[in-house]
Amino acid sequence: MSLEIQQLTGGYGTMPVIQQLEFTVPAGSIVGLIGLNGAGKSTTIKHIIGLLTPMSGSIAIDGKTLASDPDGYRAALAYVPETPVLYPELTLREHIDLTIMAYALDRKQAWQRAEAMLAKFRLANKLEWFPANFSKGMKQKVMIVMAFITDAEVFIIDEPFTGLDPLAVHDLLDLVQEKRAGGAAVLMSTHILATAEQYADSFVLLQDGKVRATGDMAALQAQFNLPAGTLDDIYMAMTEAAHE
Ligand SMILES: Nc1ncnc2c1ncn2[C@@H]1O[C@H](COP(=O)(O)OP(=O)(O)OP(=O)(O)O)[C@@H](O)[C@H]1O
Repeated sequence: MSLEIQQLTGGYGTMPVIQQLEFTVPAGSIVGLIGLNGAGKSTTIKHIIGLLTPMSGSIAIDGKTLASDPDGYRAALAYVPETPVLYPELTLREHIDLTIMAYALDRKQAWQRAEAMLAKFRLANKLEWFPANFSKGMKQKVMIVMAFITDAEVFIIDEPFTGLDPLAVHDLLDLVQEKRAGGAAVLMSTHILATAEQYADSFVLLQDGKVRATGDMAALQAQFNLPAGTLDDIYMAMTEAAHE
């Protein structure tokens, strides 16, 4: 399944923060949503997950929108937020059970997946712990496990590279690549350009709430006339061009 954003304009009040965004996250690919602080990455994601309603334009997963098929849309989508959100009164085990219920997953299969990931993230012996006892990185890992045990076809991962240690980033990227190999569409927002360049198949470059460029490295290098340019070089060139 692919995620398709068409002519999306939206924001918080009446003033649009993102304008006329247009991009696709194809099945079986990782797309990096790239932008500096305030570019509109989180606002875009809030629209995709349904926390904000578009002022105009559409967001669809294989033709399903939140308005036309809310259950189908939500079941197809898994989200890892930048800031972990856990229930203080539920243990780690209960969080996983809650995800299994919410996504109507096969319990045995989901727990098998969860146990493998919990072992990877060194959380396997903390199933009875409450969120208050977890570090921020541990909370983020719990959110990752909850997202990755689902059968979602579209994964939205907001700024995955800042709160996690290098080993955990590596483990997360392994999980993302497994999902891509299984045909999932993955949108990862970040301002850590070197890591994005290494792992994403293509990029959406956001600036001031607008898509300034899209494509894989070769397309972006050609567009900005930087044949050996890194994503960092390209982003800088784009920023300078916008201020000329
Ligand atoms: N709750 C809000 N109410 C009003 N404006 C907001 C709100 N959250 C963000 N904005 C504004 O929307 C714009 C885009 O912010 P957004 O959080 O989407 O950027 P971002 O690319 O995710 O940045 P960062 O990398 O810092 O997380 C900014 O100008 C910001 O001030």
